[in-house]
Amino acid sequence: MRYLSGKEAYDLDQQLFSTFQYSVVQLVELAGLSVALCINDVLARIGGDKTALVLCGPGNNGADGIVAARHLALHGWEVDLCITKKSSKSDIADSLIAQAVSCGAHLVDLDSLVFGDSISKEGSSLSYNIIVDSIFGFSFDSSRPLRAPFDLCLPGLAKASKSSHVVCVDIPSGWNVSSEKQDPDKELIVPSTLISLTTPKTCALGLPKSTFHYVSGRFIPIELIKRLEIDIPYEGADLFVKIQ
Ligand SMILES: NC(=O)C1=CN([C@@H]2O[C@H](COP(=O)(O)OP(=O)(O)OC[C@H]3O[C@@H](n4cnc5c(N)ncnc54)[C@H](O)[C@@H]3O)[C@@H](O)[C@H]2O)[C@@H](O)CC1
Repeated sequence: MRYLSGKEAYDLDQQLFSTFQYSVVQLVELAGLSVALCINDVLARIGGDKTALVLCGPGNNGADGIVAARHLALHGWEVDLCITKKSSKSDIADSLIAQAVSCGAHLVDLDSLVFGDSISKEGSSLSYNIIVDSIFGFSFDSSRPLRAPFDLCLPGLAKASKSSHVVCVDIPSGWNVSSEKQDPDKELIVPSTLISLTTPKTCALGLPKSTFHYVSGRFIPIELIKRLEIDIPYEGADLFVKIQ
């Protein structure tokens, strides 16, 4: 299995857009759908109810989460969708959010969430069976200081991840993407599940042994699969594979 650095993952992304002429909307749709399918597989393993909080960030990782929220809602989940911060550059987020809401996802404000051993909505004691971390992906720069709202919500999510099932999309938000070891002085998310998109990134080498690790995002052209030696052991027509 090939593990990519953040830079290699970014270059792969750019080639998909330029040489191979994929659009962002196509890729986030395929990525988000496969994330939702993985989460259904997680539920079959851990049990519990079909309740999820999907926390989304400003980039394409966040867009994957919005699409996943829509598909989960269509799969019968009670989904709360929280857009932690919208990018001023993003022209696709608004339509993806509208689609998710029209399919049954409920929008919640970050300010209305209470972070503790789990995450709940203000005034409610109900917690979520699954929390989806779709805040940052491979473009996260761990050398930059976190600003609001991430200075509060990432440590809050990290704390909750010790007792709640947190599913991270592509990268556990806040982790150094290109490093096998994370800074022990930082309070970081402990993923119960990681869904690596296209192929795992270097940071996935430092996952706890108990973490479920899926690979999904089955849209890499044959030429790139061969050149980058991205050999994912998918079976038949499956859109994801569990590798740990
Ligand atoms: N080629 C691929 O493999 C695909 C990648 N996709 C997704 O796209 C993601 C990458 O998306 P993007 O490149 O848009 O980037 P991200 O979604 O990882 O994050 C970009 C955003 O994070 C902010 N940011 C970075 N470091 C920060 C810090 N220290 N503090 C606060 N904000 C910070 C940036 O300003 C930017 O707004 C992947 O991880 C994956 O989830 C999928 O959408 C589809 C295809």
